[in-house]
Amino acid sequence: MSAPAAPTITLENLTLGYEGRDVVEGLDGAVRPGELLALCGPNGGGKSTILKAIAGLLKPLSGRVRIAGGSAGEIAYLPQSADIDVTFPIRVGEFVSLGALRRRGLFAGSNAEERARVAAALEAVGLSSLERRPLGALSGGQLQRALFARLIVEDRDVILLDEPFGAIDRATTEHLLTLVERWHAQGRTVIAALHEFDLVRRAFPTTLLVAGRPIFFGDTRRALSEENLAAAELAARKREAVRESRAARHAV
Ligand SMILES: Nc1ncnc2c1ncn2[C@@H]1O[C@H](COP(=O)(O)OP(=O)(O)OP(=O)(O)O)[C@@H](O)[C@H]1O
Repeated sequence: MSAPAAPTITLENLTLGYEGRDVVEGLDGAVRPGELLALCGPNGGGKSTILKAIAGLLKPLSGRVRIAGGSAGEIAYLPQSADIDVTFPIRVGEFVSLGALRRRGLFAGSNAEERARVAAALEAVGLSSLERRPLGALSGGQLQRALFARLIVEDRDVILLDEPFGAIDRATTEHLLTLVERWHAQGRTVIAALHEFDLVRRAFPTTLLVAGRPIFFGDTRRALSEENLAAAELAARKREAVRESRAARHAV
């Protein structure tokens, strides 16, 4: 693997949304190179939206995401597994090797070094024996392992994970968490949207708690205090009430 040189990611007075309507506003702050950051908050609070904006997949309504220094722009993004099309006819090993394609481009070709990289990635996630199985025939936990193997092959300095441990068992979660910790130890920046507060408290030093607006950005223990979690719930309920009353006004 290359020596990581992660960039600094700065959120500057950022408002994000869809079709002109904001879903998360007033985001400010910097994610330092090598940070291990959790995005937490109620459903609909804006976690996935923030990841999409950092990945460059969603244009801000206002403000900006600045990615500067290091290998700026070299970002790996793992969407929620519900957004991944597993009907595409491809074997597990081929799917994992797509990580190289994303990194090196379509015509780079596959050489012995790349094949060894894929084999090592499959080994690291415990999927070596399933290399030739069709992707669509994997269980949810196995698919998540395959996605992590693809990230290993992709070898980026910034890795964005959207609910990487949703609907997978404890053993798989612990296994994949060791990979996240390894990426962190290698100096990569990892930002993950997560609902498992115990896991976040244990493994993620910093947290952005978000509920349509930032509630707290900093030390995880302080971010996930009872007071901040209650503030996040309240902010989410208020936003929901505003949305419902807007919808009711439109209906009349
Ligand atoms: N493509 C879209 N078009 C319109 N609205 C969207 C779109 N994607 C998300 N939203 C809305 O934006 C808001 C924030 O969604 P987002 O998925 O970022 O929240 P989240 O914090 O990741 O939620 P969850 O914990 O449920 O995954 C929600 O109200 C959602 O309905």
